[in-house]
Amino acid sequence: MLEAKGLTKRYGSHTALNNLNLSIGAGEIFALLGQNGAGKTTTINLFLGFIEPTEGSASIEGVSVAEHPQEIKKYLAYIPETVMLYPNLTGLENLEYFSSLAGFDYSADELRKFLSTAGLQAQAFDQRLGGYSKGMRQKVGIAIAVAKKAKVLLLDEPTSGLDPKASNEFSQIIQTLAADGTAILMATHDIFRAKEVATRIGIMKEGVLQAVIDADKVSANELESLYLKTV
Ligand SMILES: Nc1ncnc2c1ncn2[C@@H]1O[C@H](COP(=O)(O)OP(=O)(O)OP(=O)(O)O)[C@@H](O)[C@H]1O
Repeated sequence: MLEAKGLTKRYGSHTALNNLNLSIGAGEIFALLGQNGAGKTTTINLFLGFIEPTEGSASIEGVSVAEHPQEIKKYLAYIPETVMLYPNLTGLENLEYFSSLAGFDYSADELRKFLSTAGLQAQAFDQRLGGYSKGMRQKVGIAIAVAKKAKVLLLDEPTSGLDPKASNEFSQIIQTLAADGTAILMATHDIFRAKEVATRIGIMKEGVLQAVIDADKVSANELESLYLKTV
């Protein structure tokens, strides 16, 4: 579970995020929409502990991110727009390395199973990551999240630059993770995917969460007009 209470970030006189109150429970996928500069990445960075709040708090599984930055890493997996992994290691070796950093010692068979669960084709497991497409790198990122048994998954623009098939596969995989009890926060510009994959959708403008919508209560067209009216 992720929770923001009065979460605010200012840079000098500029307020990047203003009094965010939000709770995302196990099994929920919350998609955050908003124009460039709306405050989506700031929100994610506050949950990651990359930046400190000016006011308010971010917590993960009830643990304050600012007070216990190391402890929250146990619960958390993060997939940025460009997944940062080691290009000279294979997909399997990357997964082995990152899961061992998180304190897990899996057999090769178990590691292969995580990669399959994340949708990576078996023939890629032993190829160097440097030759992977963005979609394939993301699948390794997802396998790492699964191997870490992350309770919370943070995604920043996960479908940008993915082809429609990869984007569709990605949606299915994160829905499976949510069904297994992961709480997911995803910043995106992709209204269609947000409608398809999320349980709730937030629209942010100038650092303020302006609207929160249950995804099953709107069509993609209604969501788009609401978005355009709001931003
Ligand atoms: N280190 C910083 N110093 C000053 N201002 C910053 C800093 N980081 C972000 N901002 C400002 O905070 C605001 C919110 O930025 P943020 O990156 O959260 O937006 P975003 O919604 O993620 O946009 P995008 O869709 O372009 O990724 C912007 O006006 C940005 O210029």
